[in-house]
Parts: sequence; structure tokens; C-alpha cells
Amino acid sequence: MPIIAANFKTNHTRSSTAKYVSLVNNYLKTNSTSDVYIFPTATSLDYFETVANLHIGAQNAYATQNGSFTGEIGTEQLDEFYIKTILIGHSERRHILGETQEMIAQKYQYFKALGYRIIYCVGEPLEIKESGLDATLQYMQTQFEGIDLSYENLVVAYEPVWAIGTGVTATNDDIVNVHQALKKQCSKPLLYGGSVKLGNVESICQLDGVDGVLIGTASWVAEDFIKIIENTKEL
Ligand SMILES: O=C[C@H](O)COP(=O)(O)O
Repeated sequence: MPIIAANFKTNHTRSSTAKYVSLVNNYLKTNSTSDVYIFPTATSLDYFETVANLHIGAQNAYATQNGSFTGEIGTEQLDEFYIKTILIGHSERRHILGETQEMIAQKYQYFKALGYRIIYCVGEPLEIKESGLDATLQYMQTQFEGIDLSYENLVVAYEPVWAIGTGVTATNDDIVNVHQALKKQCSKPLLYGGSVKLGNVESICQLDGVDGVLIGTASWVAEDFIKIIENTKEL
């Protein structure tokens, strides 16, 4: 059974998130699946009473308990809602918000020391992809600098930047080539992300080396996300 994760990015409100979580939770009460993750906006985090395999995570947090870091949240704010899962290294934080590998590695070390489940994202931009598989794999090595790939609570997500939010999914060959290479390096669950939707999720989840998916756009309507879980739960 694949791991299925929904990244809301900057979408949904506090009230629509609560409805969404409740719908997904109700579905999971009567259906047996692998782990399901929902990453709401920071303002929509809350304590949700959920089944054991539904995890609410933070899209981001600062490597601190609390303090003077305007605009950030730390573990004190996450602890209030018993949140112990975090996305680190997402391409939008790397390429739009300007997080460097050094900042990302520091964040990783901080949350690792606290035992958080970390979904750690890597992936190459288009110009690197156009240079071939070796260049792509080499690029991703730089995204593993300072990252302990043996951390027990780690899930890795391969998300090619050119496939995120573009409607252009990587080909099956692209996915398998990268996943097989990453699997040689790291034995942790490995998700694929990048324009995953209802129409392609089943085939992607069955590819060699794919343990699940991290979905943005196609996860934002609860009913669609539930269909995705439903259609993949027997795989
Ligand atoms: O975190 C999710 C990824 O960025 C994928 O986003 P997307 O499904 O909209 O392409």
C-alpha cells in the first residue's frame, strides 16, 4: 500500500482544512490504507483527532522552540497540536523562498534530534534534467549534503522542479531511473511528486522504487484526494 501525502501549499483556510481533514479521517475509519499525510498551511494547524495512520504535518517551521524570528513558527507552536511531522527541502522553499542547503541541513538536524517524521524533498530544475540522468543524480547529491539518510524517521520525496504544478508529469522511465538510483543510496520510503493526479497515480505508485506520492494541486479537493487513496489502497 503506497504512502499518500497532500501538500496544501498556500491553499485552504482554517475552516476548509477542518472539513477536509474530517472527510479524509471518516474515509480512513472504514478503509485500511498505508500512511496518509496532510500538510495544511501554518494558520490551519490544529489538534485533529484522527485515526492512527492519518498524520497532520507542518509544511515548514524554524529550527527553534520559540524566540524572536518574525513570521516563523517553532516547535512550541507545533507541540500545541502534537504535530511531529514536517516537510523539509521542498523545491518552493529552495527556489522561491531562497533556502540554501546549509539552512535546510540545519533544519533537518534540528528536527531529527527531536524525533520528527521528516519528509525530505529533492529534485532537479529543468536545465539540469536536460543535461541527462548523471547530471540529475549529481545535482541531487548536493541536496543530500548535511542530511543523514539513515535517520529512522525519514521519508524521501523526489520532486523534479519542472514537474511541480506544471501538469507535466515525469515519464515512467524518468521516475524509475531516479528512484532506482536513490534506492541504492537510501533504504527509506521514497515518494514521487510532480503533477500526480487521479489519472496517473495508480501507474506511478506501481513503478519500481516508488513507495508513494506527494501531491499538491490534485490533492486540494478532499473528494479527489479520497478517490486517490481509494484507487491506490490495494496496490
Ligand atoms: O508537494 C507537492 C509537489 O510540489 C507537487 O505539486 P503538484 O502536485 O501540484 O505538481
